[in-house]
Amino acid sequence: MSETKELTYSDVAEHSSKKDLYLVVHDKVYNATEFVDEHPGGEEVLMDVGGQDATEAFEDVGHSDEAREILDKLLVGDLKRVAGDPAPKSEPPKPTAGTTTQDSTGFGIGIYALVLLGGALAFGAYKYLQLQSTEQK
Ligand code: HEM
Repeated sequence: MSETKELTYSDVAEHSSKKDLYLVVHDKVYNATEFVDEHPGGEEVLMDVGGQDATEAFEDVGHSDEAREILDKLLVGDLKRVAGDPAPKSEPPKPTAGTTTQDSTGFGIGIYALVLLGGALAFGAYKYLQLQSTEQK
């Protein structure tokens, strides 16, 4: 008689080498050790998720029913989540920084240039008027 084994995430994490490879798919634990060399998608991708939650990676590929049957045969037990474990199949956190970068110095330099230009114009106008008035004499 086989009873359902319960493994925590840290139990699974201990099996992350090619010779001893567990992975989690939909909160169930699978022993992929025997299957690594046979995987049509290559051993590398399985090693990448060894000892971790592979749900997203597995589903992203759109594996066939045959792949799911193989998965069933590799079942070890259920994943028992405890506090502090990574969230199940979590979305990567969205970056919030970097979108509101504003160049505040650009505005400052603009004002500076405007004042200088205004000063230069005023000086030019002053000189022009001075010239006009000396010519009239
Ligand atoms: C123990 C878990 C897994 C099993 C039993 C499994 C099984 C299979 C099987 C039978 C195929 C052939 C196509 C199909 O029937 O869908 C396949 C293809 C593939 N698998 Fe997996 N797979 C597993 C995990 C993964 C993971 C975690 C990834 C990560 C990305 C992955 C990536 C791929 C890719 C990319 C292919 C396509 C290969 C190709 O068409 O050239 N597999 N897998």
